Amino acid sequence: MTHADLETAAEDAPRGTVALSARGLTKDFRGFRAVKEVDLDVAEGEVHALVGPNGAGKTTLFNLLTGFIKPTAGTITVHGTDITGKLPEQIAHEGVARSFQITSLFDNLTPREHLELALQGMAGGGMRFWRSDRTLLRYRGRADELVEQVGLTALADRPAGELAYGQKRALEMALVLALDPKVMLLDEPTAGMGREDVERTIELVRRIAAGRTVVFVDHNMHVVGSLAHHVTVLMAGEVLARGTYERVRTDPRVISAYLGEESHA
Ligand SMILES: Nc1ncnc2c1ncn2[C@@H]1O[C@H](COP(=O)(O)OP(=O)(O)OP(=O)(O)O)[C@@H](O)[C@H]1O
Repeated sequence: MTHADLETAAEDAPRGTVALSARGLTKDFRGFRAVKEVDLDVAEGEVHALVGPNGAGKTTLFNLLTGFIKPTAGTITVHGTDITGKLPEQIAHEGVARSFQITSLFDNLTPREHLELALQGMAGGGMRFWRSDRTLLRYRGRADELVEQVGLTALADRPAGELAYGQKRALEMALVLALDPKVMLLDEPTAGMGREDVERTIELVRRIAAGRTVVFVDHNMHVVGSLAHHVTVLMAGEVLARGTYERVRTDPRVISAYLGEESHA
């Protein structure tokens, strides 16, 4: 390695305390290796994108990091605590929360009600729908703050079923924020969105990323370039490249992986 290589490698490396780390992370599905010895380091306060062609292993990696599936091999740590093999709720207790690609809202409940119930659930009350309005009022202030944070104040009392797609995704983001996570994992936050909603979501993620560590998966390279400090590119379950967006965007291996995908499309 030349001196120049070393300098650019240092530029690409995450700085500061490591918030989320994986070593040799591997997942086999009945003999098929979907994730192969992945090493990942996400620094505290960093916005980190996971990208890669379809089937690269991004969702599987997300599921491993949040305990939804157990690794075949390897370790995961959050702020130095080993969380390998722990259950999703135990990992959430370590300050890691995730959003899902598929919306999971209740059509009849309003954004405010969703948040009040989520906040009550966190406070140990469980998601009890028969709780009195008075009990839920305790959470109203915080619920309203979260509704405002994601730009839904004007729709706070509208049934979620009546919200537009982008607004539903914003509400889901608020539900993740309600957990006040140190590390936030967002699975395709702009999937299926039109241009305006994509721009709104970029702004939203920027705002909520302040003081947090964010890892997100997205196919939209404009979103990745706008938000990510560092990018990890996966290909067939392995890390193909990592570094700043500018670095990986011009990496010949990354270009050919994406061109390969296009020629199969
Ligand atoms: N439960 C499972 N059983 C068997 N194979 C699986 C399972 N989950 C994922 N796979 C396989 O693992 C590979 C990686 O899938 P994964 O969904 O993680 O990719 P991805 O990068 O998220 O793709 P996409 O961008 O299309 O969402 C794929 O070949 C997929 O078919």
